[in-house]
Amino acid sequence: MADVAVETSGLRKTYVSSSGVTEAVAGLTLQVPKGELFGLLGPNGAGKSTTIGMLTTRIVPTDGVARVAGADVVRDPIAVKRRIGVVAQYNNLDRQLTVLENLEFRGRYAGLPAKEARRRALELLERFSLGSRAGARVTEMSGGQAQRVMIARALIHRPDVLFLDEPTSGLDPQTRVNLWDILDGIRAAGQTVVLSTHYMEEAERLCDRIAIVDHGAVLACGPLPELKASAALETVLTLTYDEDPEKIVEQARRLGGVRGAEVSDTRLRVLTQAPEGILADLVRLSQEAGLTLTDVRVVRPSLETVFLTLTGREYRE
Ligand SMILES: Nc1ncnc2c1ncn2[C@@H]1O[C@H](COP(=O)(O)OP(=O)(O)OP(=O)(O)O)[C@@H](O)[C@H]1O
Repeated sequence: MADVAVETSGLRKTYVSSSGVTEAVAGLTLQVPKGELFGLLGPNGAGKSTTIGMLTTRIVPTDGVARVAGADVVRDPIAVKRRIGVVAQYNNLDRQLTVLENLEFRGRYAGLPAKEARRRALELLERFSLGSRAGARVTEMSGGQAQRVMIARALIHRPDVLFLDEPTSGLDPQTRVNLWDILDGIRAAGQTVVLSTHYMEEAERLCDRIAIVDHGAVLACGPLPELKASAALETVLTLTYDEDPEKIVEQARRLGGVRGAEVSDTRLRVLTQAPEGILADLVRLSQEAGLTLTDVRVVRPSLETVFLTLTGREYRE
């Protein structure tokens, strides 16, 4: 399948330790066509890093198959490594080297002739607005700059697939937005990209398709508009009280236009397609029951409501 950049079938990783058995990835099946920016979205511990680890040959799967750029990650890891670029979750630049040297060395390691490695390194630094920092030590870089250097380094040998594990984790909001622009540019140039993220907003902003993962399994996969359409397009109203609102949950469920209502602790969560009218009804019900509202949250149909509908749990970044 020449047009498929990444495909997995029943991919699994089980860790066994003294504290028990963890199914970090529990039978993952997905396909990423060439040229796509594909996102693995899930909360901490969902199995994203383990998945990226297996696709980049750092972690050996317990079971299942994965092919990246046409090569099998278990049978032919060397071919896979040659065809991919990887941006790790943490800064793993060589601190002994300058920015330019970090790129050049990686280029040479990937088999580029010295002149070509330098030309390509300078071109990438220019492209990522780091031209003036070529001679700087990596220890002098800010978090955002270091991330850009790591991306440039991962692209030096023109990989078929670029992997990024939580690329904007820990960056301030402005730096995150700058990095999104860079990733947009990389995608526009036709590069296949697979990234993991626990930021809904990031997946929503960047990805052609998203796999929502939790407990090592894909809950849903597709373009965001499709995911939104497949989960009912409900708005989620969350009303918080100073006590348990159990006494009004049945009445809330019976309101016309309410698709579901449930209580957790002091919160009442209501799914509806007619949020404005229902909110007024809920406020009235609360007053009649003598309940004091302390907070009201309205989440319109989004990736967040898709997650809520699929898992029944609120998404915690
Ligand atoms: N080497 C290991 N040994 C035992 N358990 C592990 C190991 N690596 C990961 N796990 C467990 O596997 C599960 C998935 O972890 P993973 O790091 O893949 O999740 P993640 O979605 O990338 O989360 P994070 O954003 O926190 O990195 C977690 O429960 C984690 O504790």
